[in-house]
Amino acid sequence: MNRTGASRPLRAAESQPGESAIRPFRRLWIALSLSSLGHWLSVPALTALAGTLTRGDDLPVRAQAIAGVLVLMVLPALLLGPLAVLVAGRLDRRITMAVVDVVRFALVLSVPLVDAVPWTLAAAFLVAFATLLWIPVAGGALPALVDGEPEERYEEARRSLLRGVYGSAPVAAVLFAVLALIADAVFGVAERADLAVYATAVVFLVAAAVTFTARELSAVDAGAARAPGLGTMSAPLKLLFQGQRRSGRALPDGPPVAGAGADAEQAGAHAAVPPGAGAIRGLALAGTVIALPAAALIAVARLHARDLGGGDAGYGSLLGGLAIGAAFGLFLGPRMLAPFSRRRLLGLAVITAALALVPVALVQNLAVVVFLAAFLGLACGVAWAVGTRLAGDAARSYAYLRALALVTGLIAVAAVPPLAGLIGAHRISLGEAVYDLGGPGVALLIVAVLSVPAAVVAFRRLDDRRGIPLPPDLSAALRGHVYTPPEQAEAGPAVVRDRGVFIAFEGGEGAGKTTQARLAAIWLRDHGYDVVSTQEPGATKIGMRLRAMLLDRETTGLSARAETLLYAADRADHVANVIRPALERGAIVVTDRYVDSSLAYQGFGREQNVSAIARVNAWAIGGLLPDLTVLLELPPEQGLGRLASPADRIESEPPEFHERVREGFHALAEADPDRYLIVDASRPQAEITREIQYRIREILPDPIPSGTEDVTSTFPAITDA
Ligand SMILES: Nc1ncnc2c1ncn2[C@@H]1O[C@H](COP(=O)(O)OP(=O)(O)O)[C@@H](O)[C@H]1O
Ligand SMILES: Cc1cn([C@H]2C[C@H](O)[C@@H](COP(=O)(O)OP(=O)(O)O)O2)c(=O)[nH]c1=O
Repeated sequence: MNRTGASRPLRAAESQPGESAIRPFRRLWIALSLSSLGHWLSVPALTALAGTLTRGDDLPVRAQAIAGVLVLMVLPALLLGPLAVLVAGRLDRRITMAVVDVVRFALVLSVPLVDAVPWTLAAAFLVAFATLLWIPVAGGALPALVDGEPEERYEEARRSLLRGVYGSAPVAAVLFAVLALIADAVFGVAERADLAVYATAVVFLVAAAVTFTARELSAVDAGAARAPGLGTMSAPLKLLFQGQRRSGRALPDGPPVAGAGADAEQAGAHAAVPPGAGAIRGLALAGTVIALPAAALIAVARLHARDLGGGDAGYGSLLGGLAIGAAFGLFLGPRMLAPFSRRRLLGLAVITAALALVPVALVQNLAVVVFLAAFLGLACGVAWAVGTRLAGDAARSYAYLRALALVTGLIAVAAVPPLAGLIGAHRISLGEAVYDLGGPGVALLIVAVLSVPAAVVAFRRLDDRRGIPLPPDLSAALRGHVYTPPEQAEAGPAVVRDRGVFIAFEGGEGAGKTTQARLAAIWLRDHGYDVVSTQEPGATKIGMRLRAMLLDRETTGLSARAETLLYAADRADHVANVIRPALERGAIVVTDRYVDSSLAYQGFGREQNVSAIARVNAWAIGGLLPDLTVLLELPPEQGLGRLASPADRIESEPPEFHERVREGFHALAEADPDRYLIVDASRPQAEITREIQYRIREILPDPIPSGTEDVTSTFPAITDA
C-alpha cells in the first residue's frame, strides 16, 4: 500500500503485458504523454496562429507577434516556478491535473474563436501558467504511485515517463506539419493554423478525460522530491543570481555525491577530474551555448520556413527535425564514443551545434535545412545529455544548468525575431547570380557568429586532455580505444621484454577464463615453456588483501573511483612483482584477467569515464600490455548460472551491469583485432581450448635458442595436446 491507499505496483516498469497491476502506471503514462503532446503542440499552433493573424503586416510586426507568444510561453517557468510548487502541494493530484487540462482545452479553443493577436498572447501566457501548475503535480504522481518500490524499478518507471513527456515533442512537431498539410488542402490560407489549434484543444480534452478516470492518482502530495527531472521546479532566477554571487561556484567542485542519487555519483565519476573553477565556468558557458542556436532557430522557424517557400508544414518540419534530432542526441549522448573524454565530447557537441546554425541560416533549400536542423538538434541533445550528467543530474547544479538554458532561450526568443524584422530581406548580387537572404537567415547567422567563439571557449575550459591533440584522440575513440600519446605510453619503466610472451584471459563471470587459462598453461608447459600462471585481483601478498576488500560483500559503500584505484593498485603490484620479472627472464605469463577487466567493469559497468581509467591503469602498468588477449564471450545470465560459489560483491551487481561489462569487453576487443582473440564461450570446452591453442601458437617464440637450432637443425613442432 502506498500513501494514496491504492495497492498498485510498479510492475508497470517491468511491463509484463497482461498483468492487471500495470494498468495504473499505464494510465498515468497515457495521461502524462497526452498532456505533454498537447503542450508541445500548443507551441507551434499558437505561434502559427499569431503569424496567420499578422500575415498582412510587415515582417517586424509578424516577428514581434511570434516572439511575443514564445516569450509568454517561457516566462511563467522562469518567474513563477516555486509558486506553482507551493500551490501544487496542497491540491488533489487527479482533480488538479484534469482541471488544468480542461482549462488549457478551453483557453486554446478560445483563441481561434476570438481571433485577435492580444488574446492569442494572453492565452499563450495562461496556457503556460496552467502547464506550470501541472508539472509539479504530475511529477509527484510517480513517487506516490510507486512508494516503497525498489529504487531500480522506480528509476525505470521514471525513465519511461520522461520518454513519454519529452518524446511527445517530436511527435507534436510532426503532427503539426501533417495537420498543416491537411489544412492547406482543405481550408483557405486564412484558417490554416486553426486546425492545429483545434487539435491541440482536443488532445487536452482527451488528456483530461484519461486523467479523470485514473482514480489512483488522487492524493494531496506532490512528493516530487524523488523525481528529479520530472517534477522538480526550482527558482531559476534565484539560482542564477546565487550562482553569480558565488562567482561561478554553484556547480559542485567534485563529485556531487551527497544526496544527489546514483545519477549524480555517475556524473561526478564521468568528470574525469574534479572540475576546477575554469571547468565549472566552461560547463555554465556550454549550458548557455546549447540553448542559443536551438532557441534562435525555434524563434524564427516559422518566418525562416516561409522565406524558404514553405508554409506551416515547413515550419512543422523544421521543428520536427530539430526535436527528432534532439531526441536521438539525448539517447545517444551517454552511449556515444565511450572511450572519449566526456568533457571533450560536450565541448565538441556545443561547437557542432553552433556551427550547424551557419548552413541552417544560409542554405536556400527547405528540405536540406530540415536535415540540418535535425543535425543541430542532435548536437544539442548530445550536449545536453552529457552536460547534465557532468553537472550531476538531480543535483543543484542540474537546476543551475537548466536555469541558464531557460534564460538564454528566453533571451533568444525575445531578441532574435525582432532582430530578423529589423534586418529585413537582403538581395546580394554575386556577378550574374543573386542570393536572397531573408531577415531570419541573417539573424540566425548573427547568432551563429556569437555562438561559435563562445562554444570554442567552453571547449577549452572544459578540456581535461589538454596537450593531447584532438584528431588522433577522436579517431582512436571512433575505433573504440583510448588514444595514448607516444610520450605518455612511455611513462613509467620501459617495457623490457626480451623473450617473454604475455597472454591475458578476459571475459565476464563464469565465461571459463580460469578453466581455459589453466589448460593453456598446462599445454604450454607440456611443450617445454617456462610458464607463470597468475590472476587478478590478488596475485601478490598485498594483492590478496586488496582482493579481500574488493570482493567481500561486507564491503559496502565503496565509491566507484576508490574501487578503480584499488584494482589498479593490485595491478601495479602484480606487474612489478610477478609479471614483469617473469617476462624479463623469458617466461610466458598467462593471467586470468588484466587491465581490460577494469575498463569493462569499472569503466563500462560502473559507467565511469573509460579514458580516465585507461590513463590511471596505463600509469599503473607502465604501458605493459598483453601480446594476446583471449576474450571469452558469454551472455551474463549463462555465465552467472555456471558459478557454484555464492556471488561476491561484483557478481551480485544487477544484470544491466553485467550486460554493460559484456558490451565493454566486446568494444575493446573489436577495436584491436590483432591483439585479441574473441571466442564464443558457450561452446564445449575442448573446442574452445583448441581454438585458443591455434591462436597462441602464432605468437610463440621458438623455445630453442636460435644458436642451438643451427647446431641441431631441428624445429620444435607443437602438437595439439
Ligand atoms: N565451455 C564450457 N561449457 C560449460 N561449462 C564450462 C565451460 N567452461 C567452463 N565451464 C564451467 O563453468 C564454471 C566457471 O568456469 P570458470 O573457468 O571458473 O569461469 P571464470 O573464471 O570465467 O569465472 C566452472 O564450473 C567450469 O567448469
Ligand atoms: C581484475 C578486475 C576484476 N574485477 C572483478 C571481476 C570479478 O567479479 C572479480 C574477480 O573475481 P574472481 O573470483 O577472480 O572472478 P572470476 O573467477 O570471474 O575471474 O573482480 C573488476 O571489477 N575489475 C578488475 O580490474
